[in-house]
Amino acid sequence: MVSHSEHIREIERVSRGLPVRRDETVVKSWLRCLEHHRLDPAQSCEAYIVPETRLREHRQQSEDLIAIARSGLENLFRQVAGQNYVLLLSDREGVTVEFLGDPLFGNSLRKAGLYLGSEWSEWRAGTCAVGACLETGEALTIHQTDHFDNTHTPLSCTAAPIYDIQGELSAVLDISLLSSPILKASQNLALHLVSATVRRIELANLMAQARNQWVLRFSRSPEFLDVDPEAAISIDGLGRIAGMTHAGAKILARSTGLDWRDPQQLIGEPVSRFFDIEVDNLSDLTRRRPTRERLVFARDGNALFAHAIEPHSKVRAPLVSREQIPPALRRLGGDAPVIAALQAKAAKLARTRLPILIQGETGTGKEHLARAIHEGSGLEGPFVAINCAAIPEQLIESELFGYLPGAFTGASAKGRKGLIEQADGGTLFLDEIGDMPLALQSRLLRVLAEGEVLPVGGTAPRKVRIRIVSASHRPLQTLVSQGAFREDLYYRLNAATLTLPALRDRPDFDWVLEQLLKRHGDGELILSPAALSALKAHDWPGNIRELDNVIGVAAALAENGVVELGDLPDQLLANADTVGGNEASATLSLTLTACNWNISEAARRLGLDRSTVHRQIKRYRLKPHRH
Ligand SMILES: Nc1ncnc2c1ncn2[C@@H]1O[C@H](COP(=O)(O)OP(=O)(O)OP(=O)(O)O)[C@@H](O)[C@H]1O
Repeated sequence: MVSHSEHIREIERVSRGLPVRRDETVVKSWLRCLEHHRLDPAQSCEAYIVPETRLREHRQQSEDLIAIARSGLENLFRQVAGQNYVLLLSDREGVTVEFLGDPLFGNSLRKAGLYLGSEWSEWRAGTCAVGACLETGEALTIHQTDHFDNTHTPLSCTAAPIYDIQGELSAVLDISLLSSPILKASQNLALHLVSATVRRIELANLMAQARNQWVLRFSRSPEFLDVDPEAAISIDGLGRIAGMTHAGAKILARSTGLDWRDPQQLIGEPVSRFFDIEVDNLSDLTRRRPTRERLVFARDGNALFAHAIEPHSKVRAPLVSREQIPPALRRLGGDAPVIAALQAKAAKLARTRLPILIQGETGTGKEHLARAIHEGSGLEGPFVAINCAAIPEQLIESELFGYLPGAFTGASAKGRKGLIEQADGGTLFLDEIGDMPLALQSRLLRVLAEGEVLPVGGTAPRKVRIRIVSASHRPLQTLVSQGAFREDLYYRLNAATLTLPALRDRPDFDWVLEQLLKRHGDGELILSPAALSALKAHDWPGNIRELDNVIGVAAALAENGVVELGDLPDQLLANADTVGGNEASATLSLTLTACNWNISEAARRLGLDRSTVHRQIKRYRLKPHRH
C-alpha cells in the first residue's frame, strides 16, 4: 500500500515536472488539479453527494438519455454480475443520474461516492475516472492511487464518454470497484466493456433520433456490419451529415484531416466530402446487396463496409444534393426534414416551366417562396406579382390583359401593356387566385392553354412565354367543389402543389426567428429568455408576417439591443412565462416596493436616473400594490 505521504510526494514530483510511473492521462489530470482547479493533495475530502432537489433537476434534464442508456446499462450490469462492480451514469457536470449496484453494499458505496447523486467532476473530486473523462473526452481507467485525493485511492474506476448525435459530450458511463487487484491491467476488460456499451447506447440514440433520415452504419469486418456496427452517421434529405456516433465523428474527421473535437466542422457537410458516395447511391448500400459488395472508401483511402438504412418517415427524404438547391431556395428555412423536402421539391420544379400552386395560411411566405422559385428558375424575364384579392373586379381584366388605345372610357390614349405581357420571359405570380372572378378564369385559361394574350379592345392575340406560379390561402380544391373555381383552370395551374407549413408547426421556428432578428437588428438584436418563451408560446395566426411585424416593433422599442417581455404586444403576454425570465423587472419591482414607490429613492439605490426608472416602470408594466 502507498501511504498518504508517499502519494503526496509523488504528486509533488509531477508538479516539478519529474518523471513518475503513471499513464500520461493521469499525469495531465494531476497537473490540472494542481494548476487549474487549485486542489491541495494534502487535503482529503469525502465524496460529495448533491442535495435531493438538485439531483431531481439533473435527472429530469437527462431523462431521455437515461431512458436510452438504461437497457445498455442493465445489459452491462448482467455481464459483470457477481464481481462487485457498480455502474454510474453521470451527466455533463459529473453528477450521477443513474446507478446500478449491489444493494448489499449500499452503505459503503454511498460513503465512497459510488451512488446516485454523487458528483465526480474533476474540480470537486480531483483526478477520478468520470472527471478526467469529461475533461479529455476519452475513455480511461483511474486506478487506485491514480486518484488525486487520498480518500478515493481504494477505488478503481473506468469511464467512457457518451456523445450526442451532434458530437457534443453529453454524459459519462462509469464502472467502478470498491476494492480491486493491485494491477491496473486487471481493468482492461472493464475498459473494453464500457466502451462497447457506450458505442451501443450512441447507436441506439442515433437510430431513435434519425428515424426520418438515412442512417449509414460502418464496420471494418463484413461479418459484424449488420449485427454490431462500429460507427454510424445520419444523413438529411439534402445529403448532409445530420448526426453521428462518436466513432462516426472520428471516421469523418480522419477522412478529411479535421479535428473530431470540433464537430461543427462535420455537421451539415455533404457526405460526398468524406466518402466516395453520393446521396443518390445510398440505396445501393442497403441490405438488398450482399455485405461484401457494400465497400465504401473514405477520402483518406480507408475502406469500410457500409449498411444504409432508409428513412422511416412518409416525408421521404428527397435525394437532391444541397449543391443542386438554388441559393434563394436554400435561404427559405432551417434544418428540418419537412423544410428540406419542400426545398428539394421546389428546386426540382423551379427548373421546369410547370405551373405551380402554393398553398399555405396567410403570411406563411407564399410570395417569398414564389420569388425564390423565380430566382432559382434561371428565367431571364421579370417576376411580376398581382394580388387578385386586392384589385377591384372590374380592373383585374385590364390589369392582367392590358388594353388598346381607346378601349374603354377613361382608358389611356396610348393603351397599356397588361401584367401578363410584362411578365413575358419571366414569372407571373397570381396571389389569392381563389378570388379571381369566374369570367376572368376562362380568359386566363386561354392564356395558359395557347400561350397568347388578347388585350381588352383588341382582336389580334399576342404571343407570351410566361411561367405561372399561383397562391391561395383557401384550399382551391374546396372552391372547385363549391363551383367557385373552374376545375379545368385548377388543373392547369396545379401541375404541382407546394404547401407551406403554418409558423406554429414549423420545426425550424428558431431559424425563422433568427432571420427576422437579423433583418431588424443588423445582427445586434437579442431576446431575453422571457421574451423568447412568450414568442414560442404564441400560436401565430398571422404566421411569418405577424412575427416579422412583432420583431420590427420590438427592435424599435428594445433598449441596449435586448428585446424584453415589455417590448412585445399585449396579445403575446397572456401566454408569457414570466417566471425567472425577467430579472431586471423583478429587481426594479422589489426596489420600488422597498422604497414605497419613491422613484428618486429607487433610482438612487439602483444607480439609475429617475427618467430611466420611469421608462422601465412603463416598459415592465409595474404598478404599486395597494393594500
Ligand atoms: N422563409 C422566410 N424567411 C424570412 N422571412 C420570410 C420568409 N417567408 C416569408 N417571410 C416574410 O414574411 C412576410 C410574409 O411573407 P409573404 O408575403 O410571402 O406571405 P404570403 O403567404 O404570400 O402572405 P399572404 O397570404 O398574405 O399573401 C414577409 O415580410 C416576408 O419577408
